[in-house]
Amino acid sequence: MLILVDENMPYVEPLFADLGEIVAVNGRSLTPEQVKDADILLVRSVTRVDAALLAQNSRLKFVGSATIGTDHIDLDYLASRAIPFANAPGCNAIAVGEFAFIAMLELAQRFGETLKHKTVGIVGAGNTGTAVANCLKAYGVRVLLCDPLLAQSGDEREFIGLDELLTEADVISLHVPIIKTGEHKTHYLFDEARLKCLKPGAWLLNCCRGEVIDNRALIRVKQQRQDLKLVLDVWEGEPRPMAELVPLVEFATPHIAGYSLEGKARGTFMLYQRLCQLLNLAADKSLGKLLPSFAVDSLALTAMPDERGLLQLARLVYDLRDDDELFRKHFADEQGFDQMRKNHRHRREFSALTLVYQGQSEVDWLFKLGFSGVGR
Ligand SMILES: NC(=O)C1=CN([C@@H]2O[C@H](COP(=O)(O)OP(=O)(O)OC[C@H]3O[C@@H](n4cnc5c(N)ncnc54)[C@H](O)[C@@H]3O)[C@@H](O)[C@H]2O)C=CC1
Ligand SMILES: O=C(O)C(=O)[C@H](O)COP(=O)(O)O
Repeated sequence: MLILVDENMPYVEPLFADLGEIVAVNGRSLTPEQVKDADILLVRSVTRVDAALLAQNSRLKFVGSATIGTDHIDLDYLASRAIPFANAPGCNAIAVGEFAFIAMLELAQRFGETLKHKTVGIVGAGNTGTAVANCLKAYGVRVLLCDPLLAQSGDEREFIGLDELLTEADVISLHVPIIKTGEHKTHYLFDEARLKCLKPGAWLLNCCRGEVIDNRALIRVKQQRQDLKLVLDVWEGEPRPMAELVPLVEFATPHIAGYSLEGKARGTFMLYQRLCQLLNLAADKSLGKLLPSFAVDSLALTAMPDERGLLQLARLVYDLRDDDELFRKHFADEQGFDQMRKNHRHRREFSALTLVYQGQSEVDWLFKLGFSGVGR
């Protein structure tokens, strides 16, 4: 069995080697010719899987995408050919949640403000939006949620409309899938009119899909409004972000909000589980055994961290400034965006860091945030 897999998918060998021959390929430039003889195709978000790509293949038994988003997959086409498909919902939600939370802590530090005193509006309260909300609530930040679809579906959390959120929120974090048409369209959800409605001094973070914000309008609005602070992990027109936009952004990264080692491993593992199920095989490998231990064995807390201390703890796990610096150096290089993603040094999630503490209750919030803990 030939298993064609994106070269940027970790842990493929230990999980899939028993199932067939693995061939790693560049997902961005994959051709129909390369796919022709594949039995299994495992992709990431950069591969458009559609009739054009699969035209020469008549033996494909499974397509898997180790991602949350499915906008790169022609699901109707796969269904029309009865090719089973799986993605990995939620695999990197914690990574995105922690990324957005850390970015907010960084902005607060950079501008001498306090995150804890802000109101954060989350647009899209699914897996990733909820993960950000969980971090913020653990830290005691007021959170507002906007998700008309979940509101209609009976989700018991409190939701507000987007216009109200724009009036109330000091910080807005975007977590919707890209939807191009219909009542809940998210393509250019943040167009020029909406961007102009952001509160004075607002922070806007985009960790979902670049085209949720009209990037040209963002350039125009930001040029008029120095007060706005931007964090962009995703860009209209990836892998070529608009060069004029980058200097206007406080923290700029190459679509790596979901790139924790745990998140990427979960993505590959979920596809392994689904394929085993399809092939009627026992999924006998374990995810826990794949992950290395964290560079810091454990850290003893001697005092309750304030916001600055919390940022220091977070930076021990992931220093966002490093990726921002790399991005500014390399985003305009030929292949720069993709090379940064390919060579990304996968960060760990908060849970990789064990905090040693005395006195349970005062530091409970750190464990709710995701850090691991042991008593002393
Ligand atoms: N930057 C990165 O590395 C990553 C980006 N993503 C992107 O983030 C997106 C969201 O991921 P998840 O939270 O896991 O998906 P999800 O499907 O769990 O949640 C998305 C939520 O958005 C809501 N929604 C849809 N249209 C909306 C609208 N017009 N207004 C408000 N809410 C709306 C849905 O009801 C849903 O609850 C993915 O589709 C993917 O495109 C996901 C993972 C990593
Ligand atoms: O899961 C998603 O959806 C994402 O956006 C991924 O984190 C993107 O990563 P790649 O699949 O492009 O490596």
